[in-house]
Amino acid sequence: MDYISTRGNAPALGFEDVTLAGLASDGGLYVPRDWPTLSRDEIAALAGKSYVDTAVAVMRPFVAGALDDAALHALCTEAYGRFDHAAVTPLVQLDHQHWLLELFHGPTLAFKDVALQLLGLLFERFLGHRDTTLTVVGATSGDTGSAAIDALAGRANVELFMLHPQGRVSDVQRRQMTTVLAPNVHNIAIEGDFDQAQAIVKALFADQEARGRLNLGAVNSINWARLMAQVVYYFYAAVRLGAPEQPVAFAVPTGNFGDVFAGYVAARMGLPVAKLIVATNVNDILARALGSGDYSMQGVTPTAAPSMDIQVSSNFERLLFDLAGRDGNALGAMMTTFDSEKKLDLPPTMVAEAANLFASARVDPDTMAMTMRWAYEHAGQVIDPHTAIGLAAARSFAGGDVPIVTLATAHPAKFRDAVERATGARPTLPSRLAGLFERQERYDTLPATLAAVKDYVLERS
Ligand SMILES: Cc1ncc(COP(=O)(O)O)c(C=O)c1O
Ligand SMILES: N[C@@H](CCOP(=O)(O)O)C(=O)O
Repeated sequence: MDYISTRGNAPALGFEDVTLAGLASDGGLYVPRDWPTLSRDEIAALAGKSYVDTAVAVMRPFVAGALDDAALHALCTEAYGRFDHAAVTPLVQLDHQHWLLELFHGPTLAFKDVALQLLGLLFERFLGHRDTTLTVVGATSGDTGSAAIDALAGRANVELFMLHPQGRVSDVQRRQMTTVLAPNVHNIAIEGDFDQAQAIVKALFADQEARGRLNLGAVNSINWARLMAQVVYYFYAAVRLGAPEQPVAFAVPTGNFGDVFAGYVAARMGLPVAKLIVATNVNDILARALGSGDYSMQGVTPTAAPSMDIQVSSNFERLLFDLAGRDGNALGAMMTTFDSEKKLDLPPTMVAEAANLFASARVDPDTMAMTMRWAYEHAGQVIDPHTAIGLAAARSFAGGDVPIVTLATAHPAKFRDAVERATGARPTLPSRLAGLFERQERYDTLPATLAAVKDYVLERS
């Protein structure tokens, strides 16, 4: 399997190189040259398989040429052995039509662990062949940061710089990052929002001096390996609900469009996905883009679901690439326009094609809170604000006979204040986070400029 850039002007890479490369040199994102498929029989054969065996079957085509089955199995066994549920990503039934797919049983209590636990091991394996240090620079709106830090803290040959928007993540999220004092972990609070932090990371990848002096790597979902690992749980859940005979819909709390893009990949691979419901909070650029083609930035509003306070969704570019007929030059021109004008009008043909698989919903704060209450009172489930946005969207699409799975992307204890305000129940911190509020914090604060971050990273690498 080799990987090509969405902007058509970077070298094609194999899986090992694409994992270490992060962003493509032309500013694009790497995608597989072709979408591999699993036949109906191969999907049916996943019934009853463990999470690890499912992961090997689903990821095998993507890692071909870099890892054999035994190596992939060993890595997945180690990565998912750190989850505290034997099913790794268990399904919980809410009513006759709705399920939650709990993705928060990993070390840092959010879905990011599913991919980042594996990515940490892939980095270790691939860097073991090379005499180099990988300088990983990432941006987080709250959850990628702690998951990446957990996966990479103390690892040889990796320095990790993680940018979070100052004051815009929950106290638990911030402390999960800043109380890790490993010497290779550098936390930076950016005086700006997540979009600015993510733009700085991308600008650093485009900076010739930085590229010349550093071997840059990525832990955000710009890294293909992140998305690949997230494809697995769509198969795992759908097969348990009757796929391939029974199509299944998924509602996905969405920010950077990575998680829902993994669902798109599952559909391209042959999983019968009835609908992918893109659920946003009031930062609703994706709901507008998919609903009417209005892909225009309107500034980021802080909400009680801070990890979704995003307007420039990296992975939307991967979908646009397919919708543009995989024409890298055409897509590159579209992204240049978006970067300069902060808006794009998507052609009606693209909107119509996307609508074959995607639906979208914008969920306001009252509906989010009401949905947290509904889950608590009617199904006995305490859910976090992000999951509530997904579930609210799922409930707005209910009807018909297709099971709808909402991705439960974070443990409610990460957002205790918002959950308590909505439900009256204050989630207790799981034992994994015991003592979090007594630990020493360490981080630096920087202005939201490429120059400040670049100097900081170069000085410490
Ligand atoms: C808890 C939670 N839910 C949902 C999302 C949105 O996921 P994505 O950025 O993959 O769209 C995030 C951030 O990525 C998150 O941390
Ligand atoms: N919501 C994310 C933002 C970064 O997304 P990623 O999937 O591209 O890493 C977060 O919690 O940091």
